[in-house]
Amino acid sequence: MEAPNRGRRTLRCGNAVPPVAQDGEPPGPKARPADLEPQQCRQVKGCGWTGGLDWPSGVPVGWQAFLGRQEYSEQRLLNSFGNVFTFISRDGFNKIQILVNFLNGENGSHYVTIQSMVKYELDNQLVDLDKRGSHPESGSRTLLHLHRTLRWLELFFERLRTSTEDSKTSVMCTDAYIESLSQHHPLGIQTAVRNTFCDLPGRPTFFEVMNVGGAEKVVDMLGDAVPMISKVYQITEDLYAQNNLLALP
Ligand SMILES: CCCCCCCCCCCCC/C=C/[C@@H](O)[C@H](COP(=O)(O)O)NC(=O)CCCCCCCCCCCCCCC
Repeated sequence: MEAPNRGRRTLRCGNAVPPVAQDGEPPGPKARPADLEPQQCRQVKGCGWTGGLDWPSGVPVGWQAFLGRQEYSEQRLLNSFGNVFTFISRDGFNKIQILVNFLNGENGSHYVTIQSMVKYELDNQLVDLDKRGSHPESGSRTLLHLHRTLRWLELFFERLRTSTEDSKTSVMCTDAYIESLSQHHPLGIQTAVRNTFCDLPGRPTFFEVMNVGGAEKVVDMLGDAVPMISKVYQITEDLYAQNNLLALP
């Protein structure tokens, strides 16, 4: 679908030279997917990321892998790009935490798959369907926001995978955002997010922070990741479409 604001690209950064990249090393501790505990790696591998359906045991952990686990003060991939990313990672963490809390709560057994979660919440009128009401943080709504972000990630990773040495991460990131998530954000958030992308380090530093290896290895990893992300995205998209949940308030 074409983004409604495609013509408005005034904040697009052609040249992302962030303060963090000046000495070739972003400040702060690095958060690396490679640093996951073995158990977390197994969870990520054995969960929705490979097309399975038991997302809560894996998807939140998968997101934590990108965000750098739960602790704000600990390593965080996003914050290794600079503190301006805190507002993004905090929202992501909050949403993951909502889902984890459901999973660990007294009705946790209903939250073991996305299908059972959606069914349980709909059957028990636990979702605000038309306007915000008494269930502003339902699991279904919370996952929808992460799901939309996953589409951004898929588009961004695909751009990164096919990028060249002189490609700008900020431009790739912004283009992916315009094509996906921005359509669901009010203008104020769009402006803040797009400004934040201007602070992303250049491609070499970005690859380094990913800690996968050289550029070839990064491209290989992205080649594996993108189809998995697409698959997970499609499973959720279909489920939400079947249940008319794609436009939850
Ligand atoms: C390359 C790293 C750049 C990170 C870019 C993240 C892109 C997503 C931008 C999200 C903007 C978040 C701003 C807040 C939005 C909220 O208004 C909005 C609605 O929330 P509410 O109605 O419940 O209050 N929330 C959302 O749309 C959900 C946002 C979820 C953010 C999760 C961020 C995860 C980022 C993962 C990065 C992985 C990078 C991997 C690189 C190797």
